[in-house]
Amino acid sequence: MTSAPVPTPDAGLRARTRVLTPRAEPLAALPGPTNVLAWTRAGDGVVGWGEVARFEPAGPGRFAAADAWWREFVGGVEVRDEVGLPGTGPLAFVSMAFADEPGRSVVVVPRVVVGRRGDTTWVTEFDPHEPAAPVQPVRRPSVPRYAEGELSVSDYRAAVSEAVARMRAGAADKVVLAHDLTAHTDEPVDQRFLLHNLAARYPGCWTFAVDGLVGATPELLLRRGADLVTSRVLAGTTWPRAGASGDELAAELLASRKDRAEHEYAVRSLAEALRPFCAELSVPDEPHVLRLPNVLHLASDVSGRVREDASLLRLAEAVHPTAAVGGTPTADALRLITELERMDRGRYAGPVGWVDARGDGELGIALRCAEVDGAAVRLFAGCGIVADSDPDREVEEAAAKLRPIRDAMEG
Ligand SMILES: C=C(O[C@@H]1C=C(C(=O)O)C=C[C@H]1O)C(=O)O
Repeated sequence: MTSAPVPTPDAGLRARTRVLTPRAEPLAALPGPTNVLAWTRAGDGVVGWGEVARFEPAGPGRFAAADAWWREFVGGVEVRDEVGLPGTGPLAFVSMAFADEPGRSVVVVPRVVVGRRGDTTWVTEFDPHEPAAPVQPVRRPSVPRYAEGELSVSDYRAAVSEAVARMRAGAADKVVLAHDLTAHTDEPVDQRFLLHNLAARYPGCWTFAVDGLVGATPELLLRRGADLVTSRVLAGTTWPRAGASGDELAAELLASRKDRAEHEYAVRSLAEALRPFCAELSVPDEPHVLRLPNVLHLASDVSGRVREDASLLRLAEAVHPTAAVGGTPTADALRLITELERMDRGRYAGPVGWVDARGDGELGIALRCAEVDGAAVRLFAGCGIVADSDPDREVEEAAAKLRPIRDAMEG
């Protein structure tokens, strides 16, 4: 794997997309255990490896900086796209820090991308081609040893209690608080092992890996394709328990005033931030229930027609952080997060996904994920807190949200 500085346009970069036969599963094409790039759902999506260029913006201007850098980069690429589908041509994988400070965001342009959409599989390669890397077998990690993270479970419970007290006193309407957990294995984790397990168990989620952040998120922050923008907003959660059927849990969730309020804040924050960019915006009146193996969520699919010439990254700048991962009002909630969470979220709960040369692409919210750094792994989960939240239930909810990545590590 190589890492290169931004090439100047006259460096003569060329990228070619061509059809690959036979039809293949992108995740199976990943040749090595690290430097893995992926965004797939139910067998479709894109994976990448090798590195033509990378950019690491930080601070409140990180989205604008990433957007400008990427435009300049693709402006200097001679593109030959023989497929012409969303995701073909040169693309960059993106993973943005949750917070303005501290935080490191990453934009990576892979040398090779393999993608699939329905019956079409393609490869995009930059010149000069690397010799085809032999696919190394996927390695199962040793049984992980878990330890408390920067915010222990008991401190998380205390932070939730404090947030409830503050919100009863009017400090905010909703705040999303998260905590972390660490895991260690004997040898560096093969990120593909996590991806394969997540994709198999959560086919309705977007399975992703960008610069060591690996997960399967059920929440689509934004997809932009031509002038159409869509989003799947989630907030309001329950989880399976003995004696309750899926239908009963779903009915309870739809009837829960607390969960409906949490959900309403999240939908409103997304819609209000997106509306100035849209000629039309369609927001469902009622949420539906998204059922996953570990949790059930209230979900709303929002869609609109973009009026302005705003790229996916600029739209993401406008909507991040939604109340699904920040809170309401945003500024008050972010202050509470800094004060009560007392940990660096890194890229957890930030936008993650890919962008193409047209400024289109897909960005999810990086949830149900972990930062993999060799044999050290940091897992994250959070919950929306409102004035009538019960701290014990929020601790349980966070544990349910850690399940996907824990199970993926444990195989
Ligand atoms: C913050 C997380 O999830 C978010 C919070 C939810 C909630 O509080 O009900 C539901 C889905 C996500 O928007 C997480 O998984 O870490």
